[in-house]
Amino acid sequence: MDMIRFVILTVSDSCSKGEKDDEAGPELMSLINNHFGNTSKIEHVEILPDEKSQIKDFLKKWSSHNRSDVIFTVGGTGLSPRDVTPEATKSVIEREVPGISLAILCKSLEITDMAMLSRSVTGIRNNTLIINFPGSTKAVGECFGFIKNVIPHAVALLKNEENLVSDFHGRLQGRRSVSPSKVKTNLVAQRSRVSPYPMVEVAHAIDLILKEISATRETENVDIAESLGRVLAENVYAKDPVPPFPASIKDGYAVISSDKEGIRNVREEAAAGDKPVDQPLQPGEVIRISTGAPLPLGADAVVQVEDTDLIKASDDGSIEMEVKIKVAPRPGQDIRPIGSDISVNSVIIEKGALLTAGHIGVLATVGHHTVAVFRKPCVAVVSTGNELQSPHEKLKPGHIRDSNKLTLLNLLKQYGFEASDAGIAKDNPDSVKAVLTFAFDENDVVVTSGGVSMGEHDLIKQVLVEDFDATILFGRVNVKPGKPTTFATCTFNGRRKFVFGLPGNPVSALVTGTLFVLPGLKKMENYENLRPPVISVRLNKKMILDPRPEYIRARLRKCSNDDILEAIPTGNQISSRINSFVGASALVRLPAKNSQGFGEICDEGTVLEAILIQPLSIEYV
Ligand SMILES: Nc1nc2c(c(=O)[nH]1)N[C@H]1C(S)=C(S)[C@@H](COP(=O)(O)OP(=O)(O)OC[C@H]3O[C@@H](n4cnc5c(N)ncnc54)[C@H](O)[C@@H]3O)O[C@H]1N2
Ligand code: MOO
Ligand SMILES: [Mg+2]
Repeated sequence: MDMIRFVILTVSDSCSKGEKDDEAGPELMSLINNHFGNTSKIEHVEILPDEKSQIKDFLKKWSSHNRSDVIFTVGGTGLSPRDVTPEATKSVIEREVPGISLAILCKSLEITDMAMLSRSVTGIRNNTLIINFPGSTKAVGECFGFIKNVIPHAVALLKNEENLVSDFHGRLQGRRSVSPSKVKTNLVAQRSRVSPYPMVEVAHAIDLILKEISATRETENVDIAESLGRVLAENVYAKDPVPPFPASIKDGYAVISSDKEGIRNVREEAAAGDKPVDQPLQPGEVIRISTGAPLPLGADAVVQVEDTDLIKASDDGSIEMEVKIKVAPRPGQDIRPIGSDISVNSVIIEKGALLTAGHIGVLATVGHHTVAVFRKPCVAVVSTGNELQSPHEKLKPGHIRDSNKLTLLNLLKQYGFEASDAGIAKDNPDSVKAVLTFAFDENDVVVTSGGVSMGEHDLIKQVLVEDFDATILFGRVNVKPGKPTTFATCTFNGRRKFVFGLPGNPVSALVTGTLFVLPGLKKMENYENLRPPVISVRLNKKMILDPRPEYIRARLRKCSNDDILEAIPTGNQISSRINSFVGASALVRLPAKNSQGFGEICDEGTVLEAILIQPLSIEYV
């Protein structure tokens, strides 16, 4: 039996601030060590406050990329308003395992009625089991005792790939197991020797995607703190004016402008955050004021400290008594009137905005704690191929590491989309069908890589058509890399699903993910700008043209004597060489060989279109 890797997260405001020692976490650690001995490893322990987003991020991190087998959370399961561990857990798990929480509850109730007040959840994310324990040291000991015997078996089932895609999921959640595929693979000699799919141009392929995918109408309310990168689903109005009171723009003195220049008594101080002074300012008086502080009643201008002299102070220097206003102030000088930044009830952000840090600042300023945004598409990423292994495993002969899954998951993440890892399908129709079935169960979009070209083991299209009655909208694109890129749609359990079948070559997967998947997901989420940012670049090296238009990876450089950025290809551009992306900021589009105005080569200095993939990385020379 493999080593079981545990992670322990103590959730407690007071322990995280160091006001209290964490006893339950270390207790659980020693229980694990005593019970599992050297068949276990504590990968990581951490203490976090009762903050949903922090707990969520932690659970996501430790259940990604095969980092751990079991995560125990300790604490935050009760009824107090700060107890959010179950909510954080529910928001990350892909499947619940209610039996474990139920067992904990039933057995705990035999000890104390108080067990009713723990809302513990258990579930699975990727291949990791996440179990909530209550926070008391005693409860942790009891709960561990109730479930310790099922852990090795649960972990073994989660780790076994074959079970993962067929049997185990079905049994664990009472779902059907997937019936065999209709695709027959034994007649290799009778396979089609030319692709039946017409070759479509890139622009046409994108049009087909955008026509087929409709923008969601489903919305949800999210806390503004979690709204970065979301598309606003309603116009947002200002509830309050900004500033909500006339505010000083400078550090200086609030004055009556008609007093003009001269010597004044300094009455008191008005600092930012102070209650507005209630006694109106009288002629001959000034009030010391700081930037952002409310203007005292009676004052109608602010004079910055630089335009004053100190005339008289208390002996110890702690009180200013008289100052000289050196320059006569204008009425309204250095004051932001009420609503001068944002007037009340005005539309401050329009529906359709893609929320940025600036937008979120605006929402916070006018007092919106939540906003309605469009639902994000649920996306699953699947790899295919018997040769693939997790990058975390030791490489077996004839195998390679599955790089596409992480590449594509992170491409989507980089553009703000949430995607889940739906596993690796073997090159047989039953496995492809099972993996797609589970991916369709919980997702709107499935992005696969591999298995779309002409080989007898390339089964994606056939399984989609024969087992899911899918329509292939295109199955070949006139682009290098990415020729066999496939886009299909089907109905699964009454809902429309979309499949991007990307080619298996690592560069092809990433280029076509950028060209085709991103616009589709943007459309679904109601983005206004669906296409990637395109700029003009000057090729700095002669390139041999391919019969297909080609997207090459290039670094970008700004030369002081040229307005156009220079594009430097990142070495060999073969579609297996994913390192051509290292340092690349753009995909430069080379025209097809012998296309209008071109022969077999593209000369150095030619100005071409490029898609920005890393807008912030440009060299300056
Ligand atoms: N007779 C023809 N053969 C090929 C054609 C063709 O038109 N006629 N097209 C070529 C082109 S272009 C491409 S691109 C590839 C695409 O192949 P598939 O999408 O079927 O992908 P696979 O055959 O499964 O794998 C190709 C290549 O990529 C490696 N791979 C696959 N998945 C991963 C992964 N997750 N991580 C890393 N590497 C992966 C795989 O091992 C193969 O080396 O087909 C050409 N053939
Ligand atoms: O079109 Mo393939 O994607 O050349 O490598
Ligand atoms: Mg293939």
